[in-house]
Amino acid sequence: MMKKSPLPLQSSSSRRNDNHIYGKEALVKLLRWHFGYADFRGKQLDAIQAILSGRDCFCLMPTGGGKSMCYQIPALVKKAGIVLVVCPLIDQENQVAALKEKGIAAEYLSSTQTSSVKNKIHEEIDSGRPSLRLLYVTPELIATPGFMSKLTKICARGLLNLIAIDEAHCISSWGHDFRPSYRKLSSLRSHFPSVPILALTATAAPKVQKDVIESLCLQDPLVLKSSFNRPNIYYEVRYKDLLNDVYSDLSNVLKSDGDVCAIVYCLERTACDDLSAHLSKFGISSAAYHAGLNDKLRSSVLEDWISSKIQVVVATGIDRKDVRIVCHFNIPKSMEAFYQESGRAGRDQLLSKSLLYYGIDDRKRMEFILRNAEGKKSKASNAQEGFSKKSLTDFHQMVEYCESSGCRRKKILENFGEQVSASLCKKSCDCCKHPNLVAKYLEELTTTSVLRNKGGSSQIFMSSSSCVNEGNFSEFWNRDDEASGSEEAISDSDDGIEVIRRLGHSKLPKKSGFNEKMDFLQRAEEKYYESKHEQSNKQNKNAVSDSLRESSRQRLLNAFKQARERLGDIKHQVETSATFLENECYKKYGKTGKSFYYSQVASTVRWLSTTTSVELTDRLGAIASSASQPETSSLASPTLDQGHQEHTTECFESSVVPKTLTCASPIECFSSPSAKLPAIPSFSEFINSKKAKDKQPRRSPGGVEKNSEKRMKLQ
Ligand SMILES: Nc1ncnc2c1ncn2[C@@H]1O[C@H](COP(=O)(O)OP(=O)(O)OP(=O)(O)O)[C@@H](O)[C@H]1O
Ligand SMILES: [Mg+2]
Repeated sequence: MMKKSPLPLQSSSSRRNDNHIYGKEALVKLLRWHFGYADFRGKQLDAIQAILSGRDCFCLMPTGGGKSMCYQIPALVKKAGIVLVVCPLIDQENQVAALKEKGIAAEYLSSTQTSSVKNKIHEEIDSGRPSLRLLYVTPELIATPGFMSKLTKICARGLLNLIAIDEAHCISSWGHDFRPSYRKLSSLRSHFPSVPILALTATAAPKVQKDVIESLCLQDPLVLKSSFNRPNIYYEVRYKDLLNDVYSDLSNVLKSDGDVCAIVYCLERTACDDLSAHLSKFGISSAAYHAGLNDKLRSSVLEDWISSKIQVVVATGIDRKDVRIVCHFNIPKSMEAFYQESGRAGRDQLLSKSLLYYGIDDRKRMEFILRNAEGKKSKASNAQEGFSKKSLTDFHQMVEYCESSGCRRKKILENFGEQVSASLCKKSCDCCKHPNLVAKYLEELTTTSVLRNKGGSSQIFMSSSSCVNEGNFSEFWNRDDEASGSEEAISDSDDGIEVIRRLGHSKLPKKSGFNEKMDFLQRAEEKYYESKHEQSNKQNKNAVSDSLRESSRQRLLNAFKQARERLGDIKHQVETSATFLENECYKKYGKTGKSFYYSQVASTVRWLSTTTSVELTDRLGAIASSASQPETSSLASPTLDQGHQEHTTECFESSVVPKTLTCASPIECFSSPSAKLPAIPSFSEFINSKKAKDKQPRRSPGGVEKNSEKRMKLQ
């Protein structure tokens, strides 16, 4: 590749605290010359100017936001000197190849290179005036005494312009990808006080940001943060347990979008190999790419993929800017990891898709791995315990992403501390685009899971999770969804008035006799209830069915059992408590529709997995008095906690309206003592019974007939 002639900016010094401000115009000129881009994106210019003025900088930009430009441009500004880039090996290979393509002198030093290549690079660095602009190294190399002394020499010659630490979250044990080798970078600030340090990450968790800045000892850094929204990515989750053949489903996705470039992430290397073989069977050109391959094979896979010889890579870490689909074949271990990996899609800003295949077994496997790690680490050191617990909490945020029916984009952004409205999504996630479908899948998934658990497995569908307390208990709630949910809530229209109103539109001959009028009224009433029935069928699509309530109660029951095993000393009875908790969920969101109800159940299950005995006793306090009662297996368990009483009152009230408007859960109506009251007949029932009685000889004047008339008036 031909070397592009340099276009350095005129600068007097490369020292820190140099107050020279590089103007936007000149920097844009450089950008256009070397990269062909019209202008800087987001906070790129701010970062570049801060660094060039000698200031430390912490730059938080979403995946694909253009972080590398923040150190690549400074490398091209100065006439001489090197920008040292510390980043994981996989990124080095990609970036160096891309820079060389553009004629920019960049190299990486790693154990994967032959010694002759390495020697050449060392010679270049040692030379009086290296033409090298960017040198990529791993954190492990920085830690070696030999390389440190080499860097010290370069710096002494005034040739170390900048130290950029990409993927800087790796330094934080709070991050999703902690690498102990990054810890060794802490000494860089004191070793090279005159060189600005730029830390870059796409990990937005505030704890991680703080940790990165402190661990790298950045001095008065300029902190730049951008929004994490990736508007060009459509987010979708598919449920493995509801698919007949997940491999063919994925193949169809990959085929239906044409021969687009895709990455499929798997949890393990063997899974990469296995999936790649499956995809090949379906006629999709794919290859596995992971650290388990030998260097030669890895390089050739990367080359084939970059040159579009193969469509799909099944990977544990890889990059290209026109990736259209990023698929997670297994649930990732945290939202941060998911965000970063899914963010590999659409780095060219064009429409792309993130598709996650969520499976109950995958979730259990990951939980097992994390719990095991937790066990081992807490044995080894108490200090690690918090860290390990955090991994489980992080993972459960990911579970929530998959199992909740609220906007996925909102969930991602909220996870990173950004409060946004779901309208931001503009229907670019499956939950916003097909809310009813997702709710249906989730319901099916719950049922599937309960059936599986009944089939012998001791585990439950959703256990686990983050600290959910009463205050933020409905973490799935969002006002936009609330509004849409309420549309489907049961209306309280006055049926009597509605029948009469409709009658007004019908024609009844003026000179009709009593019997004709009665027949007419009866037909009108039947017609009215027919249409009411159709209407309520429509509404019921989102209604919480009894079977959903029962399967939810089963889930809560399983979760409660696990909590009891975990905590040991719980006195509350399992059945009673599960019924109580289910009733609580139903009371809160039963009428809003199944999506919210479902989310609330999920949230309660997670709460059970982390709650303490005290919290549990507090919450179940309302049924403490009934703890001594024998357990009943029915959903209609007569544990009349306050919530339940409220319900039965509602049911009683609704029992005076016609049958089609009975309460959503008839079981509850019948569990109410007040349900023993005799049912009041509808108008038709009254007329029919009247007709039947007319045929019968009268027993007493005014007896039954009079009573019926009275009831009719009550209606
Ligand atoms: N100012 C710009 N205008 C247009 N495209 C740009 C600009 N800056 C960077 N890009 C392009 O955006 C893409 C993503 O850039 P880059 O790889 O630096 O992102 P990143 O923030 O490092 O993402 P990641 O977190 O995935 O590493 C690249 O193809 C890059 O060339
Ligand atoms: Mg990057």
